[in-house]
Amino acid sequence: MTSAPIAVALDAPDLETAAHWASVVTPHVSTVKVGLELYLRYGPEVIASVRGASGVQVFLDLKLHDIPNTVAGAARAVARLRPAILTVHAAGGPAMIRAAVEALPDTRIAAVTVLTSLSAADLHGIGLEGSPDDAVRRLATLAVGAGAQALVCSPREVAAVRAEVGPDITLITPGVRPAGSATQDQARVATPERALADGADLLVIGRPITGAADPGAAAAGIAAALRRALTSTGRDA
Ligand SMILES: O=c1ccn([C@@H]2O[C@H](COP(=O)(O)O)[C@@H](O)[C@H]2O)c(=O)[nH]1
Repeated sequence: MTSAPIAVALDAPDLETAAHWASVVTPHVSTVKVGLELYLRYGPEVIASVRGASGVQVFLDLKLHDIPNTVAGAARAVARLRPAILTVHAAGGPAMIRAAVEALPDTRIAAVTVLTSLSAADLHGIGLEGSPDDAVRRLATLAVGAGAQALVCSPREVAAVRAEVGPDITLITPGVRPAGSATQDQARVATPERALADGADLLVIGRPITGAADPGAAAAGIAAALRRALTSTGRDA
């Protein structure tokens, strides 16, 4: 049985908890995601702890955003950790994205378009006119033109982004909530089944799994629902 295209966000307060979550979800999911909370607290050692013996794919979600030279240096600094995916902010511009891509040829550079926590009103508040959909598509096109092999967007925009960038770019969607789950600080959300049907390749799911009484069972349940959805649409399960 292949593991489900889910990256579990290991946003844990300590290394033991993160390693425990990783060990119980890795039988069911393809990827674990290390973000700022864990990486800034523990540094590079966190990667080996969550990768464990399973060799699960590690997604390093550092959302780099700086001048091109600094981002290239930061990307080179994590090369020895062999992340499968590293994030940068698309708003850093094409030269910055290209610098990351060239610095880390063996890692998929994923450009974050518009954070899934931002609503249309939030975008207006920071001076970005137009809908989130427009901003996401604009940044997606820019990032792919600069060499990004993957994009991060919400499941609400994933169909439009897929239509814009074609089949070869990996589309990653946080803001995924099983039906009936709390949205918490996420503004643009959809269910796992919807995200997949609309063209997402990898679903980022954190608290609906890690906040469950049994994170392993929660991951297994969402993975099984996704497999059913994939089978019913004739995609690989
Ligand atoms: O636009 C973005 C980019 C990254 N994230 C990250 O994904 C997870 C989501 O966790 P949940 O608990 O499922 O909300 C988290 O690590 C974020 O840093 C995002 O949410 N939105």
